[in-house]
Amino acid sequence: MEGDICDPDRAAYPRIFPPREAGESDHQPFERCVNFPVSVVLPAAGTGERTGLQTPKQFCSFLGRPLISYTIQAFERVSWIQSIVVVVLKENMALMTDIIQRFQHRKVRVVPGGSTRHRSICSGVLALGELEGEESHAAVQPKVVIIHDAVRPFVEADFLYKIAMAAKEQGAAGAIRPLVSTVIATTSEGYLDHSLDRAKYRASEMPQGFTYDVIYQAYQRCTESDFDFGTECLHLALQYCGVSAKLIEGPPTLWKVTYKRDLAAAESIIKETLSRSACVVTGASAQAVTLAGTLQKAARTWDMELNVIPDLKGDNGSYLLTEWNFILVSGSLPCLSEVEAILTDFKAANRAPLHPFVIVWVHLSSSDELSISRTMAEQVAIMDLASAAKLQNIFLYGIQIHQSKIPLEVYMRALGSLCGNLTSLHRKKPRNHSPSQ
Ligand SMILES: Nc1ccn([C@@H]2O[C@H](COP(=O)(O)OP(=O)(O)OP(=O)(O)O)[C@@H](O)[C@H]2O)c(=O)n1
Ligand SMILES: O=C(CO)[C@H](O)[C@H](O)COP(=O)(O)O
Repeated sequence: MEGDICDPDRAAYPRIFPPREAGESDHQPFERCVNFPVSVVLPAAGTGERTGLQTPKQFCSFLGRPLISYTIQAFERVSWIQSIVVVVLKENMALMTDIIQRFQHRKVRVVPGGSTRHRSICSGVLALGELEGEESHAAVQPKVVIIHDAVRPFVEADFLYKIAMAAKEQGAAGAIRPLVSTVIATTSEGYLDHSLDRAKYRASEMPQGFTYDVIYQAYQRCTESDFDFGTECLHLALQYCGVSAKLIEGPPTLWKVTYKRDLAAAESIIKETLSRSACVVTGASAQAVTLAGTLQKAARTWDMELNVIPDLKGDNGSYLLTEWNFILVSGSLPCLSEVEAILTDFKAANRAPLHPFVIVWVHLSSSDELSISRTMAEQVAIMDLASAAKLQNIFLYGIQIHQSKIPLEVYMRALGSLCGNLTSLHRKKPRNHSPSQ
């Protein structure tokens, strides 16, 4: 078995994981790793005719960020993926390069695509073969290539792991979903010819994985007609390399943005996801730890997941890659420096500003006079900090709680409504959109 848990034992992804095993802590993020080189090809050279929009769907923006960037990020977060090739139309090379710079994507390069999806994927696969000579310091020729449509932004690390492992073992692997409608064949006059037994058929989705040799050979051997009219890479592997792909049922979120309404559905999913979790940073204060623990229990009833950590150092820094909402709880001593430190950690994480981050600073203050005058000075300072943070797409809010006057349950209620309100910044009113599949 060449898959493994990443080192350090459980490092990176709090919400992208296989189900927790018995005895595993609620707050222990972990990621399964493969120990062979894996690269990704993202075909993004289509024109998106079916959306009816001028802009190809992969370049349509949600919350100021193009769809392709969300998809890249889903792969970039996976530590065991060594490189990503994005294939775009020649005329969009500059646009794509700009997106990569603007959203600070790493491990990515852009190559020109072709007139059909197969031609574009083939360009990406060939480009991976060239990596070795050109950028040997950065990547070696992959053992496994994962192919994923750029317009399927919701792929998770655990599913990629399954595809990569199955591709390595079998030569090819692909995602499938149950059919939602029966498939029928029509006569040329538009009458029913026959229908297929739905129980026997599946929809082929993405991602798909191949050993490099299989996908390379499949494209070397296939015909011009395959390049022009084919829609299925797994079929090429079977027909030209004799490799029968392992099929793995994937989650419904693998659906492909195809029509205009899918863009709206994708946007809703992104906003909904952002709203549902937050990371509570407690610092060293015992009061803060107690408050965070109580808050965490209460959050379950608000359908929100709260991870509680002491700081964002070391392994905890990985939360900066996965969370959008941070609640910084501090004790009764003035601690503006903690807020400054968290802002510095954000900068150091160099994370692409996908959406505004929300940081809520909760300060437990005592009600003596000295504390009150300090508090006023802090209010001015925090407003200055918040103005500066806003320029980096970070919304910083402060809340002070005079703890001697108010019982803990009241803090909880105040914090609960604050979290609810602030995280809704990511979320517009739910719309009635459903994906096209
Ligand atoms: N010549 C092409 C055609 C498609 N694709 C990519 O293949 C993926 C899936 O294809 P599809 O949904 O059909 O996208 P479009 O071809 O853009 O859409 P349409 O068929 O509506 O024009 C998309 O990421 C698309 O950009 C590609 O890289 N090169
Ligand atoms: O489902 C797929 C793999 O089998 C592909 O994503 C699909 O073929 C590409 O989209 P389209 O056929 O709409 O161009």
